Amino acid sequence: MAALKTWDAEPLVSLAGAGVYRNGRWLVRGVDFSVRPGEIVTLIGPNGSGKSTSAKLATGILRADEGRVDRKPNLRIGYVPQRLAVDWTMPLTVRRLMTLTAPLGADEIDRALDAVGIRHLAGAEVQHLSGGEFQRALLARAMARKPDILVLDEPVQGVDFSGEIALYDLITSIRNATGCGILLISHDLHIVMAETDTVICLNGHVCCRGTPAAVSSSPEYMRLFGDKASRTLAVYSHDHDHTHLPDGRVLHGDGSITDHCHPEDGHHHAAAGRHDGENHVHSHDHHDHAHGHSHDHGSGPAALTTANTTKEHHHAR
Ligand SMILES: Nc1ncnc2c1ncn2[C@@H]1O[C@H](COP(=O)(O)OP(=O)(O)OP(=O)(O)O)[C@@H](O)[C@H]1O
Repeated sequence: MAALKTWDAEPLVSLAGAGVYRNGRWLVRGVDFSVRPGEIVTLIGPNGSGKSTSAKLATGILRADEGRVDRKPNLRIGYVPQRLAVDWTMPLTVRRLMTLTAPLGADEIDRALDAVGIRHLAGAEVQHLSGGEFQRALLARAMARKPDILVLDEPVQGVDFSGEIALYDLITSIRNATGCGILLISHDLHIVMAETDTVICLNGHVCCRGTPAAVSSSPEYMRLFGDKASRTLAVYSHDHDHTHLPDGRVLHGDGSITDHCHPEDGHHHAAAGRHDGENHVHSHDHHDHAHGHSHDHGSGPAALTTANTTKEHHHAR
């Protein structure tokens, strides 16, 4: 895959020493990070550590009480929040959900739903969608704005493990096809996409940062999560170059969509990580053309290469 990171490009957004003060306390303080075009940055940290607050600083939903937040002029942001203020007792179709935040033409809606593989669900009621379909609808809505940066606050919530992998594949494909920057928040520390360029571990301040492999083996990360550390951060990696969309079509790594797999397509998924001390490998065929996908949880962070992490000196909360 061609390198998409444009390290020399100007950041789309950058936070420098940013802090938010509410009700007599600092929710976050001294937060530094930036997202460049094509870069995937993942925020992790315990509950209440300031991940959503930091993402809201980046998008401009919250203003910094100290420090700086700089955004590229006319930056277009696609935001998928952690929670939606939707009245779930009212019928709401996917098509209507798409237009709740911005006016979109019928063609734009179809194209956006098509790109995430749920065009066939345009008339379906949102209440009836599976967790993965719902997240795809939210992604489509955010992508319809043709954003420079996509901010995803826990994009895999309500999604099972194989759905999670499919969503991560889709996010990677979106990045590859559009070159947008991605700021991803992972609330459960369950899995960090291997495609993540930089993991920022928060605990009211930036605890440590680096590649997924580096953070998972850093002393600061271990200290923050204690003996759970080696069981919580699983780095998902794979050499799978295409994704099966819910409607049966195939989304390729270059962003193109076809009705069937190409003969030369790879067909292997692997997730490396440790979950609750278990070591197991399981495979499943869930396609009618007998694709074996295996998810390997066998190698924990200790098996990952150690790279440089940066320890952060910080303000106490
Ligand atoms: N508007 C607000 N006013 C006061 N406190 C707030 C506000 N928003 C968030 N907080 C508090 O700030 C802290 C950080 O919240 P935030 O939602 O950023 O955490 P998080 O890391 O995303 O947590 P989680 O993983 O539980 O979603 C929490 O203690 C939260 O209660």
